Amino acid sequence: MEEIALWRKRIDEIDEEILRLLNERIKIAQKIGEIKKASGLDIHAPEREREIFERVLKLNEELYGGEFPKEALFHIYREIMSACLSVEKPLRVAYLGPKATFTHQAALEYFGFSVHYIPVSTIKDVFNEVDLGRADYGVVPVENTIEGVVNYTLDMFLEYDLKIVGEVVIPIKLHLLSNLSSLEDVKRIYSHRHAIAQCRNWIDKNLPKAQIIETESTARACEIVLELNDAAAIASEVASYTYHLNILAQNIQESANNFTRFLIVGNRSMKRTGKDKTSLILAVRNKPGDLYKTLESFYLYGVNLTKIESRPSKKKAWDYVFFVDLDGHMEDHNVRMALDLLAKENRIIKMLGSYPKALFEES
Ligand SMILES: C=C(O[C@@H]1C=C(C(=O)O)C=C[C@H]1O)C(=O)O
Repeated sequence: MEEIALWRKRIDEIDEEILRLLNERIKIAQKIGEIKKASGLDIHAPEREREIFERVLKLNEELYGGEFPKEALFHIYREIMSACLSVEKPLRVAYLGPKATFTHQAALEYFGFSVHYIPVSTIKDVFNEVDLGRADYGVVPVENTIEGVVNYTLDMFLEYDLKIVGEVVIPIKLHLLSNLSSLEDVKRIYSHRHAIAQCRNWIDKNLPKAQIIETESTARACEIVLELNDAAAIASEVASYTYHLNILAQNIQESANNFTRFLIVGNRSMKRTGKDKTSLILAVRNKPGDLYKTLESFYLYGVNLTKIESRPSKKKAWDYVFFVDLDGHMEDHNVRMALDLLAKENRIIKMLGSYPKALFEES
């Protein structure tokens, strides 16, 4: 027992040291913030944050063999930087709500907790909040590995002149959440029908007698379950701490390949980081070989396309535009050359931006 007391004393000392360093760090961030303000620079610097994440995760591996878990380290640094940024400038971030959805989770992963969040009820409202300057950034889903593309999000880029400033890829993990502490007491399960469908096998195996009730969202299921003492909800991890519910069973979804990609939209351009992506909208005329000619520009300069998606232009019947994602930043030489050629031929409708690739691209 005495040995524990000694080690705990050592942990107390370490915590004092961590606290001292955190306070020193936030003061320096404040100074940097003042310099940025005075020189008219953007206060929020996601490219710098990316550099820090990569450096810290690498050092943790190289110096300490990854003793401290990578995911935990990511979250700790996410919060440290979120807090440091908040003393420089409080950010306002609109996202497709309600609270505790996967879009909320994506927003937290990108901005941390020290941000003013504005949950809104439609994707259009997210774009609107940013467009009107009521939010600095917006977070929207753009594609899921099982359900496909969120067309509505793509269409919003035709309507609004916002830029893509970042992306987040989140594994869709579903959990059984409840006030209860034991599975046997669960008589009813509430959730959105997609979530129920994805967990059907687990339910049949583990709670075959439970009554299943559909709700309009996984967040709503949590609200209902909060008031009950015989029920559980299927929802995200963020929902568990938003609603203070116990996780009775983890990762009960079927597919291990269920990921959703979210976009961070804003009004600014991002610097080159060396691991970037560029998105744009192209016009392809309705005549033989035109798509081929467009793609040839990328081929000529060795630009790798990661996605190409067609959408009705909404200007004329059967007239389409193409949403293209490519590897690289628009300031990279080969990307610049390909884009210049496309611009010369009048094929670019809109540049949506170059931005750092998702930190954990798990698709
Ligand atoms: C301190 C800065 O401001 C913000 C906070 C950061 C941090 O806590 O390290 C990093 C980037 C910025 O979003 C900076 O620009 O360096």
